[in-house]
Amino acid sequence: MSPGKTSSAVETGLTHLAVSLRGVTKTYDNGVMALGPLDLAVRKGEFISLLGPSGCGKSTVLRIIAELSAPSSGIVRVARHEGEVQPGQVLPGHGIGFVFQEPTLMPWTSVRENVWLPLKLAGVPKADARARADQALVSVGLADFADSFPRELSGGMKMRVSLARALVTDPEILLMDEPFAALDEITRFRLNNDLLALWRALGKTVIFVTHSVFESVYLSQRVVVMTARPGRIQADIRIETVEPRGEAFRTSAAYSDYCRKVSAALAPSYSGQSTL
Ligand SMILES: Nc1ncnc2c1ncn2[C@@H]1O[C@H](COP(=O)(O)OP(=O)(O)OP(=O)(O)O)[C@@H](O)[C@H]1O
Repeated sequence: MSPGKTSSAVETGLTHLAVSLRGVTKTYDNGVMALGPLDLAVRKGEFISLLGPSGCGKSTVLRIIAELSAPSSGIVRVARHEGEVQPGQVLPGHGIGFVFQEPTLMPWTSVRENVWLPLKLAGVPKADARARADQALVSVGLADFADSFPRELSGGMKMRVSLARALVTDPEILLMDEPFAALDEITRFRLNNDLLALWRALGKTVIFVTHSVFESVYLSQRVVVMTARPGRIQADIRIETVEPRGEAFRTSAAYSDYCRKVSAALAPSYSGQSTL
């Protein structure tokens, strides 16, 4: 396969991996070298966090995986469902769900309609789509708010809607770009726990971008620390603890040790700034 191209699991023979990036670089049209070369392999069902200083290319990595942006060089492999998808057919494992920092909901329509949108765009019949949208809302704890409008929801609830919308197509891979950064700490902690519960229940591969050492250690099986721009991998730290994680982990000595370790790995990427 030629460098800079993405391909399906069929061509690449990905088996245990959901995502493989090899020697990936990205230089934007304005000459900004955002990435690389960067190598990253993510196993199916794994939860990893990408952590690094502002502008180091974390969002660029997600956009390349989602095929929203092409790499300048290198090889990108993403496990997808093989074969052609027919209109109305949303295949399990085919797609990628993307959750951004802003919930970006349509203000003029209901929560249900917002979650429904990706299925509508895929041409899924109305009855099926409605049932799936409602199921996605159940999974994020918003069953009672299907008929509400976004303006009636708190920031945390809007983020739950955004998460439901990303999950409604049952994607194999969930890409999350600082989804909880704008939320207060208590809401953020609650959403962290709910996200972990969903991840355990649904078995998705999650690639989570955050600026928070604490959040990355709490959520992830692996914290991947990036250098300053152009982003490369500075450290890849496995977080091993008793599962399922909960508040006991957040207050444990092991958690503090991991936070210190990740923070130390991140320090060279910052010039004199605090990393916690
Ligand atoms: N479309 C674009 N055109 C030109 N430059 C871009 C574009 N998108 C991103 N960049 C630049 O590429 C670099 C990496 O951007 P990116 O958004 O991937 O970083 P990031 O690590 O996600 O940043 P942050 O943590 O602040 O969100 C930055 O210097 C940014 O200004």
